[in-house]
Amino acid sequence: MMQVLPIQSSATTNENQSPGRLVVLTGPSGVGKGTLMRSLLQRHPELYYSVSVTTRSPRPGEINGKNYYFISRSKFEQLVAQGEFLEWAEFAGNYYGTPREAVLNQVLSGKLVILEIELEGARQIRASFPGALSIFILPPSFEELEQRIRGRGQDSEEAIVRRLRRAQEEVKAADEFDIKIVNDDFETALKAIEAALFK
Ligand SMILES: Nc1ncnc2c1ncn2[C@@H]1O[C@H](COP(=O)(O)OP(=O)(O)OP(=O)(O)O)[C@@H](O)[C@H]1O
Ligand SMILES: Nc1nc2c(ncn2[C@@H]2O[C@H](COP(=O)(O)O)[C@@H](O)[C@H]2O)c(=O)[nH]1
Repeated sequence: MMQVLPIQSSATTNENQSPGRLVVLTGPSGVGKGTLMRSLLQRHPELYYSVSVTTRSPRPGEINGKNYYFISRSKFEQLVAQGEFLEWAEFAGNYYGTPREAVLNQVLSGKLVILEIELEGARQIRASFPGALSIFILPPSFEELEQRIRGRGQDSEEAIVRRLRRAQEEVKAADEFDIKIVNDDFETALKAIEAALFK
């Protein structure tokens, strides 16, 4: 049975609605989190995917407000100072953060909310919301992880090296999470996430 999110907030809850749930999906860059999320959202449009804020430059085809909210470092730092993030972290030279208000409102209105974020942010969420379900996605091997990041063809060589180096550290943290799923066969991994969310 999944735990109910113990949110403390000044926002009001609809008493007739069941409380929402918060789910954290993490794992190293290139493991397939985003691809899994897209399939999950297609199959379960009732899920709420939190669009993050980042200082990273948009990749070709990425749309502001859909993939991320792309902002400057100074604006991001201002939002941090204003307490606008539920969690935030610096990853591979850029800031990433989860907008606080939108996520809390969705959870309080009864939605199942998924955050697809890196390790430090996932740890912050687990500390703030012990009732959140946390899922760690593992690659079948580091060789395969490197092939996926390179095959994606969207990061500079420098960014790839940073992400792979960071991945070595991140996978060591997998045991901290409620559920570990190896994304080898895509459909199998997707079904394992669905089983965790909807059991
Ligand atoms: N099970 C799989 N088998 C083979 N390729 C996969 C699998 N899952 C995802 N991929 C591919 O791996 C690449 C990286 O996937 P994706 O961008 O979703 O990773 P990510 O974890 O979201 O990365 P980041 O954290 O950097 O955003 C993509 O080209 C995707 O199509
Ligand atoms: N802590 C957070 N991490 C986030 C957030 N949004 C995305 N991410 C993670 O950052 C890395 C890199 O993403 P990329 O799009 O540049 O490849 C990846 O692990 C994402 O899951 C966030 O709001 N907070």
